[in-house]
Amino acid sequence: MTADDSFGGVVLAGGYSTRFGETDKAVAELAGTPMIRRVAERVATVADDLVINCRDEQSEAIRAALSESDCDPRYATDPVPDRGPLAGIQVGLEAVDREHAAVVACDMPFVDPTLLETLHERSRGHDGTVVRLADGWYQTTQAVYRTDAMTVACEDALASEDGRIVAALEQLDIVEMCADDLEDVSEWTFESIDTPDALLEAERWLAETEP
Ligand SMILES: Nc1nc2c(ncn2[C@@H]2O[C@H](COP(=O)(O)OP(=O)(O)OP(=O)(O)O)[C@@H](O)[C@H]2O)c(=O)[nH]1
Repeated sequence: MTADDSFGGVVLAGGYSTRFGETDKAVAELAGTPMIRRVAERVATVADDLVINCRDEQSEAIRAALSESDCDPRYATDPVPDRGPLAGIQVGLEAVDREHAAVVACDMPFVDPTLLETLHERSRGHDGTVVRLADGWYQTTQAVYRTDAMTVACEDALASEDGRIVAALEQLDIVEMCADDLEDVSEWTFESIDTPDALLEAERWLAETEP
């Protein structure tokens, strides 16, 4: 593997989990394992430089949730909280020491590392690769971006008070992949666990699929 084959990873965890209730979903347990640990460990199987983006007040609980994990991430905390996922992507990517990085939300515990490798592969010579789902939605929080270009695009979008992630993407040379073209990728990869009901459904699914 050459240096160019490696890419970084950012786990986004700075949100307030309002739909989840009182608990921070990042550290909520899914079948006994904190969600952020599931995500971080999956990302770390393919990414070389792992960064957790969160708020200062979350970092103690997140460090505890990852304490028994093999992955040893760095932390990039939001200087200003509650500026949305776009700001989290900017802060996380700024800390990554690789040309490209996978960005994954902490509430996507089934993220498929094979997909991240494919997205990185497609991103060579481009500013990133994003999957477009059948309903037209861009899966921007499970995507690969060129770190410097996306950081600048995030800053520009935030400066113009357009906090949409797609506002940043519009400035960039992004490869679009169609969800139908994804081969050998887990159908649960994009499942995001935003509510307690979604957590229960995911636990049921795990119980059915894991021996
Ligand atoms: N750094 C940072 N990350 C955020 C922010 N808002 C959302 N995120 C992250 O972006 C991803 C998608 O967030 P959402 O699920 O849409 O929002 P959330 O705030 O986590 O949850 P809800 O309050 O229930 O909408 C998650 O990984 C969040 O941690 C923010 O203001 N700052």
